Amino acid sequence: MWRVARSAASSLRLSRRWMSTAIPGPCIVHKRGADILHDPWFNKDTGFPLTERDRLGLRGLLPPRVISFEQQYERFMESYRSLEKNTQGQPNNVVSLAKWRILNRLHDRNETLYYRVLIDNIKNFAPIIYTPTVGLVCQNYSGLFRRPRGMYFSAKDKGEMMSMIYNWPAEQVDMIVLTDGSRILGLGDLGVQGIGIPIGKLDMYVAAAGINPQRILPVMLDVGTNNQKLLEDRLYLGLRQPRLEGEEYLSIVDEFMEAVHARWPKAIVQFEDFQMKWAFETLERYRKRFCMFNDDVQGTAGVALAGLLGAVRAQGRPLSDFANQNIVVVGAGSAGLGVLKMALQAVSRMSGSAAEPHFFLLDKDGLITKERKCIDPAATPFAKSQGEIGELGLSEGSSLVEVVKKVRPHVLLGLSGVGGVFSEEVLKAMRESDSIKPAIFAMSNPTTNAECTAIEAFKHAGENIVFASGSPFDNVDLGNGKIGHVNQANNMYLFPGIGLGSLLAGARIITDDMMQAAAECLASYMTDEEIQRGVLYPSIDSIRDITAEVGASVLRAAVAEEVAEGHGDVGPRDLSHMSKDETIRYVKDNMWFPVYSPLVQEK
Ligand SMILES: NC(=O)c1ccc[n+]([C@@H]2O[C@H](COP(=O)([O-])OP(=O)(O)OC[C@H]3O[C@@H](n4cnc5c(N)ncnc54)[C@H](O)[C@@H]3O)[C@@H](O)[C@H]2O)c1
Ligand SMILES: O=C(O)C[C@H](O)C(=O)O
Ligand SMILES: [Mg+2]
Repeated sequence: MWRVARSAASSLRLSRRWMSTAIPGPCIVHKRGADILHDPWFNKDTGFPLTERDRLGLRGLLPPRVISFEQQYERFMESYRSLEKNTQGQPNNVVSLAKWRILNRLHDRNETLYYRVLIDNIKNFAPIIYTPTVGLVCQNYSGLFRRPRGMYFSAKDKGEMMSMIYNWPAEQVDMIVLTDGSRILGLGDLGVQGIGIPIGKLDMYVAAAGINPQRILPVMLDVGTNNQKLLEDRLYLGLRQPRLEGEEYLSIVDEFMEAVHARWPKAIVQFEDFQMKWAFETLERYRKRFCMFNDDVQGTAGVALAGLLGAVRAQGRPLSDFANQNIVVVGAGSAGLGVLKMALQAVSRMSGSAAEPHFFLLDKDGLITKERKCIDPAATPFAKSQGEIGELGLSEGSSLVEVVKKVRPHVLLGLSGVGGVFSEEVLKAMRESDSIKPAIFAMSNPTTNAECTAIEAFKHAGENIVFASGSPFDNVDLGNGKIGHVNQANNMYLFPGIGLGSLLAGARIITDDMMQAAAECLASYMTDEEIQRGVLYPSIDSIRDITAEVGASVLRAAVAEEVAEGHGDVGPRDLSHMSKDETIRYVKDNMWFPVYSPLVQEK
């Protein structure tokens, strides 16, 4: 199960591998004339062939010359490059927002071209449409707002959601990303402005998993905000009231889930950036009734687990040695606890023995022990007893630096949301780690909230570390021609495959085994040679490859667990007869790729 081998699929430039040579099939459109030009799903701008202009009532509404898709693509990239040139030397935030604006304008106008430039340039554009710039966009959302995207359900819509869901123009929706804006990255409660996160996540679904953009739906559940600054901001676009709590809150989420299920019973709902109490509560409440998962709890756990196993291999040790690792986890929230829970499940699957890694869990009040008053039930299994830590000279609330000095961990993993928590002293203490290749994971987002920067990690903890961060950092020049490799430990490596695999399986629900299969797939994707170079995760350039493999693993796990009901014409029996390679092929063949399809009007 926990094999270490790269499958046949290797990373090539994306568009060439996924570009179908077949003539694209027709696309049905229920409108004509200017309405088509104003609809980004169908608009081709100057790319409409003359015959199509005649058929769709577009003649005269466009300049006469037809510009090819490739020319349009080049023209956009040229304007993007000029923007880069013209903004050189300006503050990072200004440049990033300018880049986001130019991409967003294209998104608003012509989705086919937008997704093509996104797929082909994913490494450059992911940091703009996704983490970290998406955080900045959320912070400034009310000021940046020009056009709505997705749907907004507010506390004022109680009782109306079942009919509101029919306001969405698409007949079919496959993938929904839902937030209530209560914990946006490490930026806290951003209320309605958090809608940027579902939009960015779904852009990754299209780019990485090839989910058809006409079948995605970003959703904001606006139940108020406790962010005083936003409540006082006259431009704030959300409900100006404190957040609903308790049963009132849950009744809104219940109503939304019922409405979605009534209209699109097979749609998958990804919960994203909910504050911890609601992240756990909603996951338990819905996971057996709907096809849903929580990305921060479950997707993050899989990515972190793959990284932890990579760190074992980087030391030249067998995976079974995972049980002997000392791992310090900083942050006992939805993400940190999700990681610990999945890591334990993985150990028992791998070895079947009772041995498990030694986890040391800290939150804002320091080391969590059984002495802690008011301990969160989810953290209880990881709280240390005095007997376990007394010998080390640690106790309830010990500081991070004390813990690192005494434990000499193999791995230091941050999911605290607090920038700079891995201080110089903490990082220097990692030099005394028991590992020959200590691993430092600064997974909090966005960049300013990372526990440390890549440069700080290599400078203070030494050149022999393996390093990963949630937001992208450049590789670090260590001098002497050596490079410190920076991995991006971000749940983007898993959630697109979890969604796609569940969709193509026609999964009734998403099980723990499906999540484990996703993590195992990512963990075994890298070769030993890569791991030895400190490369724990694939390059984002190959995100469609890894997503296809993750998707296939998830699908196969769904079949094995008998929760797969099939998708389209492919029933559960067909799925169960597919070999592993056939499943990967099937997943790849079902990935949408942006090309202009002939539009056929139906009244
Ligand atoms: N890289 C990824 O893929 C990924 C995935 C999910 C979450 N995250 C990031 O992880 C962070 C946390 O997310 P969450 O959902 O767990 O948040 P959360 O609010 O549920 O939990 C935060 C935890 O950090 C603790 N904490 C706060 N200050 C601390 C300090 N100074 N020292 C130690 N612990 C401290 C809190 O007590 C709490 O336990 C966010 O920044 C988020 O962006 C990253
Ligand atoms: O959004 C991300 O980049 C990862 C993660 O879901 C987070 O909340 O930080
Ligand atoms: Mg998130």
